[in-house]
Amino acid sequence: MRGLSDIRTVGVVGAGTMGNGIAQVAATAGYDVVMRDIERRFVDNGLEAIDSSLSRLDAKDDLDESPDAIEDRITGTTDIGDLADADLVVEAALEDMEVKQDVFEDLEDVTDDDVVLATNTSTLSITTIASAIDREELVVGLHFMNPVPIMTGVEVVTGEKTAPDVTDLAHAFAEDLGKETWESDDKPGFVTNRVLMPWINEGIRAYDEGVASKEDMDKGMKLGTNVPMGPLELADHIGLDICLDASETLHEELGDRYKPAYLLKRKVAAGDLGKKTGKGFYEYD
Ligand SMILES: NC(=O)c1ccc[n+]([C@@H]2O[C@H](COP(=O)([O-])OP(=O)(O)OC[C@H]3O[C@@H](n4cnc5c(N)ncnc54)[C@H](O)[C@@H]3O)[C@@H](O)[C@H]2O)c1
Repeated sequence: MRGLSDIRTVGVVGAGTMGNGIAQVAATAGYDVVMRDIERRFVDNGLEAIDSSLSRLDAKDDLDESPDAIEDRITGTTDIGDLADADLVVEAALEDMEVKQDVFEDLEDVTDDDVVLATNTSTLSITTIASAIDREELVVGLHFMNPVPIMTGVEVVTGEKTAPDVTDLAHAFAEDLGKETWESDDKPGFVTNRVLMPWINEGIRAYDEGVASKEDMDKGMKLGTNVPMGPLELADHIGLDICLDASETLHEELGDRYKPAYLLKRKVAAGDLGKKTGKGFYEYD
């Protein structure tokens, strides 16, 4: 297996909210990054998001290098074959088992046999993702939090077959990106989403049932429980489709107490996915 000191190039699959954030923090830490998405426009959106995030950090004097120097280490591509030189890959494509298993099959083909393949899945089983390939012991969950450049925590998730030194590498790599880690067994939702998703869904249901306006739902939870965002604004921030996918997985695995809120399903059906589409529970520029 390739250890931390062997890692020069990090592959990132998916250039969306999480993928571009992971690419940014890896490049900021000095790694060369190849970020792959399925269409050029998604790659370009990801590169633009990195550019504006780095400019904001630079304006606050939070970078050791210029944004240009960091961005020079990032290559965007639509060709999975460009991940051939990756020493570690983090997958951050859609929260869909079939998509992830297809991606892992491709990654097994294009990368060297000793390369660790990590997934940023929020709720899907690491063990089931890994079962699609032969390199099961080199698959691990590396669950970054959103927004990746700002949030300091990363959840390391161990699958049934994950080798102990792969788990150790996942912790060490995240720490090298300036993050703090904790570990979860491969159980639905891990530590964070198992507790967060029912909280978000209950906030949506309470709003839908007229308990309070959306502003007061969020204000009540922020001021009343000392969290930085209320459930509706946090759901917009995460992406309502991502919340629904996560809730459906938890519902399927853990039963009715995890049932997704009706209004969450309706908003996703309407294409109002939160911040990333400009509209969710709130509107964004
Ligand atoms: N949004 C969050 O707050 C959050 C937090 C932690 C983990 N996650 C997880 O991270 C993953 C990505 O979530 P996101 O919010 O970035 O989603 P997103 O919708 O913003 O981005 C997903 C990207 O993956 C791309 N994609 C789809 N199939 C692909 C493939 N075969 N190869 C390469 N790219 C592909 C899509 O085109 C899209 O650009 C999901 O598994 C999600 O559960 C999300």
